[in-house]
Amino acid sequence: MSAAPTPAENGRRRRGARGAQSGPRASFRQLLPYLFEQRGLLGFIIALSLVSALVSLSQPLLVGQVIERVQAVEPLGALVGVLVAVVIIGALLDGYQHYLLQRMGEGVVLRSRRRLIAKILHLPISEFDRRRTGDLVSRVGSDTTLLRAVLTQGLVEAVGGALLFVGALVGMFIIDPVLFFITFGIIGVSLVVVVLLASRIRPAVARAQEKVGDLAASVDRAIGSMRTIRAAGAADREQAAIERQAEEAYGFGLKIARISALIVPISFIALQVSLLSVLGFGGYRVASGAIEISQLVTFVIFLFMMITPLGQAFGAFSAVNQALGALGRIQEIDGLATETANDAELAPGGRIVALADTAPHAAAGSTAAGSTAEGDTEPRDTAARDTAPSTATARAASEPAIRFADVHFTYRSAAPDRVDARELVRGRAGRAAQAAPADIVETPVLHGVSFDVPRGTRVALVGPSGAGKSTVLGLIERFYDPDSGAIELFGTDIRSLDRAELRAQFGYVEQDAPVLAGTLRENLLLASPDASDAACERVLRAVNLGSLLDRSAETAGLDTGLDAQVGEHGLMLSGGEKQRLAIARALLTAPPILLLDESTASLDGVNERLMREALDSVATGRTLIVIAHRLSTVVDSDKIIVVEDGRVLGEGTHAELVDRVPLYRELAEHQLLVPRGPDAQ
Ligand SMILES: Nc1ncnc2c1ncn2[C@@H]1O[C@H](COP(=O)(O)OP(=O)(O)OP(=O)(O)O)[C@@H](O)[C@H]1O
Repeated sequence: MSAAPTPAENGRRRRGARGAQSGPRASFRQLLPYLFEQRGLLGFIIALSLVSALVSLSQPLLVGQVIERVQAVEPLGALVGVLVAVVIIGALLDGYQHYLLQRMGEGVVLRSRRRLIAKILHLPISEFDRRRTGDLVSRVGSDTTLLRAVLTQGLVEAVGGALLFVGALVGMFIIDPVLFFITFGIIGVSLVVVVLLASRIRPAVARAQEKVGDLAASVDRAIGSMRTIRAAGAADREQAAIERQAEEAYGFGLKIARISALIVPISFIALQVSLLSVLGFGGYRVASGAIEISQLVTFVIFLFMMITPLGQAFGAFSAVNQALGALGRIQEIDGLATETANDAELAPGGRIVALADTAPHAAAGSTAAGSTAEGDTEPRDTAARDTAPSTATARAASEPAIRFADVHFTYRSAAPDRVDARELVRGRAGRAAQAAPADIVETPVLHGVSFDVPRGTRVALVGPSGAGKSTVLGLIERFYDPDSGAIELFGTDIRSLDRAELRAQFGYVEQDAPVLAGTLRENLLLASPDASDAACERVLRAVNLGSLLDRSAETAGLDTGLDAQVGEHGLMLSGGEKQRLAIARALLTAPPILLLDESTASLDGVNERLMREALDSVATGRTLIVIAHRLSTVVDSDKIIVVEDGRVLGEGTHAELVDRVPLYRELAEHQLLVPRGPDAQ
């Protein structure tokens, strides 16, 4: 074991200030892959909009010809029919293009949501320590929808619009260069103003979306702790804090609205002024004989035609700016590394080892698994069991199920999000998040932990709250990797194993035993979707939950048996029942090793007995590591490991530890398992 850290080392350390938070920004280039993902459809829409632009450009020319023939008192012939047909075809093309654009936009939203969800569900656990659920939810829900706008009112229309714009410009220039320069001068000035304004939208959108993320996180937090909040009489304070965040989002929304609102009148004024100028100067030019009346009419129609794509371009510019703000937030998550299946660089010799090659690891656990509660459910690693023993496996057979060798571990998490949550109730959420540097907080937790868990035994970890017991289980599951030292499974360093294969060896029951909203069956099938009803019922009875299956419709609600609902977060179950349901879920996979982080709560006398019986029934022939808060549930363990402040103080049986380890004796005395010593109060 290493030298003891100083008290300062033992506490949380801040490191690596990244400066004040600023919202993530994406560049235009990063938007292109989203467009090109549906390049076939994109190409078709662009081609369609080009055809539509050509059809539109032909309209003023046809109108000019109609006027000339009327002036010359010539028969119109089929010209009017052609003009009507062109107008109808143009309108139909526009409608179809609109539908395709919406479809493409929805496709982009779907793809980016899929990608985000896939990413979020595979992020390393440490990412969830520093991110808030609601914020992640809002990135999947609302940021992705902003991407759609960029396509529907944005980029693609702009391509067809550009042709229309250029075509109209050329037409106007050819008809009358003088009139053209007057018109274009006026429009050019307003164009510059609009571009300057629109560039201010992007940061405002990023901030607005951030605020919506904060808001979603706070609502999620409040709803998730509704009972505590009500019991604490804090509902009004939470409401006020959340309303403040809603108001901040509203503030940024208003800012965007103000900028967008300025763009509309500027465009309108540009149109009016240029139209009036064209009519004024154009009338003069017709009167002076410089141009014909039909040319002026054609010029005016081209002007209107040019204004439409110009309006689209303004819309596209602000839509693109909005989308880039949202895209920044999406890409922030997209850019995070996911948990890898394995880390060759971490494995000794850079080689990922198949567990089946190294150890008859399941021998102790899974052989017995068939004879225990799960009966007809087969362990996942049948192949491993069937492996013929080799020298390596013979050696591995003598290795313990789990070995910790001088393991040191530090949690590293980003500070501001946690600060944010605490500040929320004090009403300083926004300011705190802006002011606090995004430090990394380091919390050293394990300081040279070493112990063995022999296969087929029942081992308990005990110690005061915060000693690092749950962290030990988190490291075994490879939610985190140690700073130094090694953790071995059947003699193999777990870093050299495939993560999925490693985790398949364990049934893991968290301290807060999450129960998902839904039925008993849905909860059980989470890790073993193919398990039969008979297997589900067997594991439930093995953990003393037979009573849930036998409840009548009066107590269970409409559905009974495995179809009985458990309520949101298992609200319809007692704390002890939730914990045992989670154990049943873990058992269903027939894991050779069961990791059980016993709940600190819900262990009244009856539950404690039920839990002890459940443990006895599942322990047979399996390796069991139990974090125990009540010593009475683990006194008859093969081995008890006492942990304090991230160090192992001692290990042995209950009787040995009562004699040898003062902290253990103290815990046992407190829990009335041994008579209090003379100096005890
Ligand atoms: N994700 C995390 N990020 C940062 N620090 C953490 C994290 N999880 C736990 N800690 C800290 O690590 C220390 C050990 O926590 P751990 O949950 O392992 O203790 P424990 O012995 O299981 O406690 P308890 O008996 O109360 O469950 C505590 O100080 C805790 O605050």
